[in-house]
Amino acid sequence: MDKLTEIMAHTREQLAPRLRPVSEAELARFGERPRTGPGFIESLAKAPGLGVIAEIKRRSPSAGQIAELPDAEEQARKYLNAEADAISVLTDEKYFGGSLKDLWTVTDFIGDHRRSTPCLRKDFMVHPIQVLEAAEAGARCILIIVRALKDDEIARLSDAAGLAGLDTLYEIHTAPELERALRFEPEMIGVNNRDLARFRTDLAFSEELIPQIPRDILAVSESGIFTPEDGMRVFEAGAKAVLIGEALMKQEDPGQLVSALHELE
Ligand SMILES: O=C(O)c1ccccc1NCC(=O)[C@H](O)[C@H](O)COP(=O)(O)O
Repeated sequence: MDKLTEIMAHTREQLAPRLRPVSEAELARFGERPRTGPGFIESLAKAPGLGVIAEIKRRSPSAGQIAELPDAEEQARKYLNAEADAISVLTDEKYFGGSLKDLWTVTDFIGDHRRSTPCLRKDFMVHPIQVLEAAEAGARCILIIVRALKDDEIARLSDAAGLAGLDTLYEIHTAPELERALRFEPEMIGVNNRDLARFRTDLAFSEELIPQIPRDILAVSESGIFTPEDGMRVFEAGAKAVLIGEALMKQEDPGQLVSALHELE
């Protein structure tokens, strides 16, 4: 079994005890709520140069331990100081050391500091209950990993996100996945440079696929970005934003890399 299949099976198992039907009304309660600050896509679209989604990532299956982080607030503070355009919070516990509590901590911290940086609930979404949890915790976006889901599951998650007023990051890694994603009329597509089944990471995936994404869809390049030069490669391919975990987690001051990416032209 490859790693992504293993993670998806674990996610479904973990989810089983809290699975229940989620009504449209429950989701719409969040969609109808007035919100302060820009939405997730909006924040990336208005960023100078390359927008930055800064990820809170303690560990990963490919990198192992990345950072000791007793409290997600500490990293959220660094990312707000760095002027990141959005924050991604990994909420999977077993493989990434995150939790839904981290997401609550980060969104509360942002609100307490009168900031409006939007957050992504980064998890292996399979059921609308996870979308509801994301909205309750104050996220503005969810992730849909196209290769991990059947079409009807994607449609159900995407409808739930729409009702809850959340943006969706459709993640792809190959041309056939891009073709599938386009059927759901996405406003944002992320090309993951990491093959989640085998862990090979190569920015060439963004260079090949981002030019094939229609220009009216915001293109994000995800994974394996460590330097402004890496940013330049994907910017030249047409990316409007990058999603960075490991490189920013390992820096005392993530602001230097964020500024360099904002300055690209
Ligand atoms: O990062 C992994 O090892 C991984 C393994 C299996 C499924 C997902 C995985 N990562 C999720 C991500 O997409 C990355 O955390 C994100 O793009 C940031 O990547 P990086 O900047 O390389 O930390």
